Amino acid sequence: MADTTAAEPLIAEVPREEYLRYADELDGEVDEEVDESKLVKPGRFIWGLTVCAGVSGLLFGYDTGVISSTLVSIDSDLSARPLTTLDKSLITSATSFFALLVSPLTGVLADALGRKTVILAADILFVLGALWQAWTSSVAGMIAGRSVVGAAVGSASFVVPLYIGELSPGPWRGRMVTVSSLFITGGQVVAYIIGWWFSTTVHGWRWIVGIGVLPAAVQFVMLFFMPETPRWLVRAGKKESARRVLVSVYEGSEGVDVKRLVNSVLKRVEREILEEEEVVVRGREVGPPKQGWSKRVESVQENFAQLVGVGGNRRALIIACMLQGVQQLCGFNSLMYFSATIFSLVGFRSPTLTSLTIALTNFLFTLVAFHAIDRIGRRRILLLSIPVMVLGLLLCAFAFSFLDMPVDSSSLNPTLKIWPLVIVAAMTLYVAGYAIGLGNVPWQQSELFPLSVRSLGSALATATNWGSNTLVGLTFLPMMQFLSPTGTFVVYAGVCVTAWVCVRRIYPETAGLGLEDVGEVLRVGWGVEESVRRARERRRRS
Ligand SMILES: O[C@H]1[C@H](O)[C@@H](O)[C@H](O)[C@@H](O)[C@H]1O
Repeated sequence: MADTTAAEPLIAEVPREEYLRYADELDGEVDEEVDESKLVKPGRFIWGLTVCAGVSGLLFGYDTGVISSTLVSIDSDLSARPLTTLDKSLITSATSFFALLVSPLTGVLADALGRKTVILAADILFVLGALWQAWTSSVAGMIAGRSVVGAAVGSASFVVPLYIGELSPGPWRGRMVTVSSLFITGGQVVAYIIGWWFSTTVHGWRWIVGIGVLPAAVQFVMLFFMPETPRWLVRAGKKESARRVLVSVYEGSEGVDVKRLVNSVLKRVEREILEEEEVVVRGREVGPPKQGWSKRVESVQENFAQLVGVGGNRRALIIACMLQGVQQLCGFNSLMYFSATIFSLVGFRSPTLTSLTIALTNFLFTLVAFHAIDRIGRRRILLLSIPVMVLGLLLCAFAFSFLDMPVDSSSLNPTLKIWPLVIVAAMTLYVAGYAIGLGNVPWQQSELFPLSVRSLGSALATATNWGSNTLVGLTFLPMMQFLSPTGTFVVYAGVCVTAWVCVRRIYPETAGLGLEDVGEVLRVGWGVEESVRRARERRRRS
C-alpha cells in the first residue's frame, strides 16, 4: 500500500503552548464509549497480514532447527576433514551470537525507518545467508553464513511480534502474536523433517540450508503489498495513512461502528504520543537544536533515557527482559539442539525420530496456547504451565539418576529399559508446559511498552533472549559433564521455580487491554492486583 500522504509536522515540532492546548482538547475528544473490547471477530485483512508477517517466524524456526541435521550431514565436505567439536560449537553459536548483536540495532532502525523496512531487510539477510551457506566450501565460510542468518533471525524475532501487535485489535492481540510462535515451532518441525529427508543424500546439507531462500523470497514480494503499522504511521506524522490502515483492520468486524472506533483509536494513539513527548520535553536540557547524525544520536539517547528513567517504562523493561531471559535459561533449546545426542546416549535406535516428538509436541501445544492465551490470560497461563515444566524436569532428573550415561553411543547398553521411556515422557511433559506458556508469552513483549519506547524496549528484551540462548548453548554439555544430567535438569527446574515467583510478583495481566491502555497499568507500580481484578471482571462479563 503506497503512502502518498505528505508528512504532517511531528508533534515535537509544534510550538509548546499550541501543543499543550491540543493535548487538553484531545483528552475531551477521545470517545471513551467505543473501544475494541466490543469487537466480535477480526476481519480477513488482519488475518492475512498476520500470516504474511508470520513467514519470518517460519524462517526463524527453520534456520535455528536445521543446525543439528546439517552438522551431522556435513561430514568432511568443508575443508576436506571432519568437523571438530570447536567447528561445531562455532557454527552453532554464530547464529545466536549475531542475533544478540543485531537485535538492539534493529530496534533503533524500526523506529527510524519503520517496522516493515526491518522485515524487508531481514528477508534480504535470510536469502544471502542461505545462499552463502549452500555455496561455501570452508568452515570459516559456514560460520560467516550462519552469522548472516543470525543477523536475520535477530531482526525478525523482534520486529514480527511488534508488527503484528501494533496492527491487531486488543481482544485478539495475544492470539495474533502467537501465530508467529506457531510459525516458529512449525518451522522447527519442518527443519527436522527436511533434515531427516536429506540425511542420506550426498551433499544433502547444501539443500537443507539452501531451501531457506524460498519463503524469504516469497515474503519479500508480499511485503510490497503490506502496510506499515498505524501506530508507527501516526508517530511519523502520516495520520491519514494510519486511518486507512485502521479502517482496513476493522472492516468486516462485527459489533462496532468502524468509523467511530477508528477515530477513537487514532485519538488514543495521539494522546499517548503527546503524553510521552511531554515527558521528553520536560526532561530535555535547553540548547541549540541538533542536525543530521547528532540529532539521530540525541534521539536514541533520549529514547534510552526515557526507557530506563520513567518508572512505568523501566518496569515494562524489567518484566520483558525477565520473561525473555527465563524463556531461554529454563533450558528448552538444549533439547532442540542436543536431544538427538541425549536420546542416542540413553539407547534409542532412532534418536532423530525421537527428537521429532519434541518438536511436534512444541508445535501442537503452541496451538493450545493460541486458543487459550486471550481467554485465560498471559499471567494465568504462565502460573498454570510453569509447574508442569518443573514436574517434567524433576521427573527427568529422577529418571537420569537410574541410568549409567555412557561417554559415547558405542558403549551403551542397547536393550531399552523403562527409564529411557520415562525420560521421553517427562521431556514431552516439560515441552508441553513450555509451549503453552514460556515458549510464547514473552513474545507478547511489545504490548508492555508505550509507543515512544516500544521498539527499543522490545529490542533489548529480544537481545536478552538471544544472550541467554547463547549461554545455554555453550553451557549445556559442560553442565551435563560436571553436574551430571540429574544436576543439570534440577538447575533448570530451579530456574523455572524462580520464574514462577517473579511472574506472580511482578507480571500484571495484560490480556484484553487496548495497546494504549497497558502503560496505564504499570504507571505507578507493578499493577498486579488491579489488573487481575479487572481481568476477572472482564471474564465474568464475557
Ligand atoms: O518462542 C520460541 C519457541 O519456543 C522455539 O521453540 C524456541 O526454540 C525459541 O527459542 C523460542 O524463542
